[in-house]
Amino acid sequence: MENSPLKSLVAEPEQRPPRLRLERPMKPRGAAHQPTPGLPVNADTGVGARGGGALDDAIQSPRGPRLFSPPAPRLLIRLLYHRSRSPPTPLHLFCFLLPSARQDTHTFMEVVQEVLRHGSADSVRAVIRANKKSYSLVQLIAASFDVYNILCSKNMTPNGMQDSSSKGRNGTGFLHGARVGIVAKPSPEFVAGVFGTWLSGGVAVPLALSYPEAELLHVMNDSDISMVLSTKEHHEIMENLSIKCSAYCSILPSVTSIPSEINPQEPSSNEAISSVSTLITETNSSKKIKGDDPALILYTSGTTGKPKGVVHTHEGILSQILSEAWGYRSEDQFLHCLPLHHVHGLFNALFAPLYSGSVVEFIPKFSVSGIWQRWRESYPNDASKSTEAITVFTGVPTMYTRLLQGYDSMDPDQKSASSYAAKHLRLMMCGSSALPSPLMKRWEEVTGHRLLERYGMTEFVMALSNPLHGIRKEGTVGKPLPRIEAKIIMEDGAETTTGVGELCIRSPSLFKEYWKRPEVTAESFIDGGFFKTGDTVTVDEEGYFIILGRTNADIMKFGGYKLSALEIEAVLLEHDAVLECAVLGLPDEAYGEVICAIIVPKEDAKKKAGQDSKPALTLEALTSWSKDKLAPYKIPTRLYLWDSLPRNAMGKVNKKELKKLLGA
Ligand SMILES: Nc1ncnc2c1ncn2[C@@H]1O[C@H](COP(=O)(O)OP(=O)(O)OP(=O)(O)O)[C@@H](O)[C@H]1O
Repeated sequence: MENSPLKSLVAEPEQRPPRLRLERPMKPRGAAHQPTPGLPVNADTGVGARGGGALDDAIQSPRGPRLFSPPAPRLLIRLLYHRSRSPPTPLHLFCFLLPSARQDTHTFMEVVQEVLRHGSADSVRAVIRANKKSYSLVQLIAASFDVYNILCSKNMTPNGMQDSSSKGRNGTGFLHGARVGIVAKPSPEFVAGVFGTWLSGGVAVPLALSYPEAELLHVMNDSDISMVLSTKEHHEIMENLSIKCSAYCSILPSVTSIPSEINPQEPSSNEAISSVSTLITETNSSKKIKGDDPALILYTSGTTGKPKGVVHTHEGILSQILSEAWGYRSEDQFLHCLPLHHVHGLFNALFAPLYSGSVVEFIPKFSVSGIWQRWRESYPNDASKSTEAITVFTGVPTMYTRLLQGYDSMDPDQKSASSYAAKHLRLMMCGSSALPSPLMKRWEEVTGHRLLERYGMTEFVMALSNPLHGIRKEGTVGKPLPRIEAKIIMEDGAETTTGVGELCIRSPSLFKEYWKRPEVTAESFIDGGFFKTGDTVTVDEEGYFIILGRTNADIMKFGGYKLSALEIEAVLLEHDAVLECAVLGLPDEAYGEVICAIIVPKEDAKKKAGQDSKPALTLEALTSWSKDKLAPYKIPTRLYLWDSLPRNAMGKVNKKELKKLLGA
C-alpha cells in the first residue's frame, strides 16, 4: 500500500485532503503519487470542504465517508491516449468473453469498473459527444468522483440535520438510498451526476427541465429529495426550489473533455487507470452497493393520472440491456435528442449504448434542421463518410412527423442529399407511442428505413419489439424481447392467446415498487409476478402484438362496442389534409361515448381551403371519405380542427386532460 497509486488517491482519514486540483504537476514515471494536502477547494462546487455535522455512516472510516481525489483527469486522459495503442474492445464483447465478469456484476458501475480494471482502450476513447467536445469513460468516472465528494461533503446521513433525508432509505453505500435529484440538459455532466450518485449509494431522480415549477415540486417532495445537483444554468431556480423542499443544492462539476492534441512526452499511466478502478473497488468494498438496492426513480408521463415514482434497482438496470436485441455495437454512434427523465432517452439511447461501448452524441434540443444537417454531414453525397458519422437514431412518432415536414420544405437538392444521408444510417427506431402506418410508409419512401417499432413502459423499460433482422410489421410492436414473458388477460381473468385483453409482463427488469405507494404496487401485479400494463392488446396470427391503447384513455365504449382510438387515428392519418390527430370518446347519454376527432390540418390544406374561405376539413367530407375505410360505428361524429395538439416532453397527448377540456 505504501507505494501504491491508491495511496495517492485515497487519503487516510486523519489527513484527508481536499480534492486535488486538475492542474497539479504529474509525478515522474514510476514514482508513487503523494497526497497533496491543502490545495484550495473548488470554488464552484465547494468540493474539498466537509459540510459539517456527523457523518456516522462513513464508508471505511468511522469518522466519515472518504473524500476521494481522482487523478488529474485532463492529464490522465493524455497519458492514457498516449499509452493505448490496442484496438478498442467493445464493452459487451468484453463482458461476454469474460463470463465471470458478467455473472458477478450486479450494478452498472461494476461493469464500468471491469472495463477500467482491464485498462482497455474503451476506457479512454470517446463515449459521449456534446457541443463538439468528446468525453471518455475515465473522464466520466473522474467527474463522478467529484460528485461523490460533493455528496460526502453534505450531511445527508440519517442522523443529519435534514429530517426529510432520512425518510425511506433502504440502500447501502454511505447515502443508504437517499434521493438525489439531477437537473441537467443531456450532457456528460448528467451522466457523471448519475454515476456519482450510484457510487455513493444514492438513488438518482432525473428531473425534467420542461416541468413547470408546481410539477417539479411535486416530484421533489414526492421522492423526498435530499439533494439536488444541477448545472450552473439551472442553479438559481433549483436552489430556490430546494429550499422549499428542505433539500441541499449543489452545482454539478463540469467534466473535462478529451484534449484535441496529445503530448507524446507525457509519461505512461496504466497505473492511473487502475487507480480510478481501485477507487470504485474501495467505494464498493466496505458497504457494497447491492444489486437489489434502489438506483433510480423515474416518474411516469402522467398520461393516465398523476405521475408516479417508479423505483428501479441496480440489477434491473443492468438486466435491461437492449444491445443484444438491437445489435448495438462499439462502432455505433447515436444521435440523442430525447429527454433523460424517461426510459426511451435514458435506457434505449444512453445506458444501453454506453454498455455496448457506442458513442452517444447529445443534441440538447430536438431540432428538425439540426438533425437532417447532422445526417448530411455524416454521409455527404460524394460517397465519403465522416469519422463521426451517426449510425443509429431513435425517436418518438411526433419527431418523425416533424422531420418529414422539414423534409417537405427542402429544395430538391437538399431533399436528395438528405434522403441519401438518412439511408446510410444502420438503424432507425421508434416508440413511446403508436407509430401510425402512413407515417411508417412515408418514412420508408423518403429514407429507405423501415422503422423498428417497439413497446416499453417506465415500469419495465422495454418488453416487445419488432426484429432487427426479419419482418417489421406496421401497426404492431413485435414480439417479447429475450427473457421477457407476455400474456393477455381478459376481463373475466382468463388468459387468451388470440383474443383482446390487458397485456401483462414479467421481466427481470421489472421495477421494484411505486415510490411510497405500496397499495398501488400490490394492485399492479397478478399471480406469478406479472405486471398489469393497463394497455389493451391483441396478437396477430404470427404472434406479433398489436397495441389497441391505454384501457382508460384510448379504449372507447360506443353502444355495445369497444373501439380503439389508435386504430381510428391510424386511418384518419391517411387523409390528405390530416397532419396529426387525436381520437377520444366523449360522454354521451344514448351511446355511452361518442367518437370525437381532433385534427391538425396540413399547412397546404389550410392554405387551399383558406382561399375559398372554407375550413380545411368538414365532418361531412371526413365521414364520406371514411365510409369505405371504417365501420360505420367507428366513424367520428364530432370534429375539431386545431392548430396543434398539446403534447408532453415525450410527444404524448394527455387524453384525460383533453376529455376534461372538451367535456367542459
Ligand atoms: N410502440 C408503442 N405503441 C403504442 N403505445 C406505446 C408504444 N410504446 C409505448 N406506448 C404507450 O406508452 C405507455 C408507457 O409510457 P409511460 O411509461 O411514459 O406511461 P404513460 O402511460 O405515458 O403515463 P402514465 O403511466 O403516467 O399514465 C405504454 O403503456 C403504452 O400505452
